[in-house]
Amino acid sequence: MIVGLTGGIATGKSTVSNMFRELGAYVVDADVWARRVVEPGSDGLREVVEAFGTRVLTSDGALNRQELGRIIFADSEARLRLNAITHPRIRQGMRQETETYIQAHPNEPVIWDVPLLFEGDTKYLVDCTVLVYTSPDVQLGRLMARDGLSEEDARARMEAQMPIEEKRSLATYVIDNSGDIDNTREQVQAVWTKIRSQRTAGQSSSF
Ligand SMILES: CC(C)(COP(=O)(O)OP(=O)(O)OC[C@H]1O[C@@H](n2cnc3c(N)ncnc32)[C@H](O)[C@@H]1O)[C@@H](O)C(=O)NCCC(=O)NCCS
Ligand SMILES: Nc1ncnc2c1ncn2[C@@H]1O[C@H](COP(=O)(O)OP(=O)(O)OP(=O)(O)O)[C@@H](O)[C@H]1O
Repeated sequence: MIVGLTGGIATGKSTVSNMFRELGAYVVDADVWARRVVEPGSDGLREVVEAFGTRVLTSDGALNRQELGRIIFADSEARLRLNAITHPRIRQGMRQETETYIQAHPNEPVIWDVPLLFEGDTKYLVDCTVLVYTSPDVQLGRLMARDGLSEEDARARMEAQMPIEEKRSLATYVIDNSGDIDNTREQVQAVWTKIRSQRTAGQSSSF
């Protein structure tokens, strides 16, 4: 069984995915694969440089993430170009990692932590979805505080994604992370219990 875990930028997906890990869940992290597929020497990085030029490289030949972020969060066409290069590679990496895990643990659920789950095709590969929700105001405040962004830049990043309220209407389970961490941990525990009971009820995986 594959569980898609998603949220909006800075709603607390990493915080919640660490809580699932603490409960023993195996988490396949799209952000980790997003970094792997553009490592120095990779085809992914070569294609990114072909598309955006050497301005997106640091002096030692790695991806300049800050510069690429500046470009793609201000320009939806550039964002689509980057997604077309990275997303198929990220998905491929996640599938490989999942296959390896499932071979050794055929009866365990796997959590796919994917920021853009509802925006892209990955939603078709999961059996149910968990959304980490905060109100847009809390989201904006946490994003500005965590990344040191101006309100304008933070809003541009939020607007590069499906609105959180729309994601909320699509999710199987919602974890409201607007309150304190202990409150969120209790919700994570409750969702994990439900997921595991579904698994024992024999739901099959579409992976
Ligand atoms: C643009 C990049 C270089 C900026 O790197 P940076 O280290 O500043 O941010 P990081 O990767 O930690 O992403 C932070 C958050 O931004 C949001 N985000 C990232 N990429 C995108 C995108 N293409 N569209 C919308 N939101 C995005 C996600 O919520 C993500 O969790 C990087 O995000 C990237 O390579 N993005 C393309 C791959 C991708 O889509 N990753 C996210 C989903 S798999
Ligand atoms: N319940 C909470 N109360 C207060 N602050 C929180 C809470 N949950 C998360 N945060 C803080 O909010 C910020 C965003 O959380 P986190 O990094 O987990 O979000 P994310 O959804 O993984 O972000 P991204 O989409 O950018 O990867 C962090 O600074 C985190 O410490």
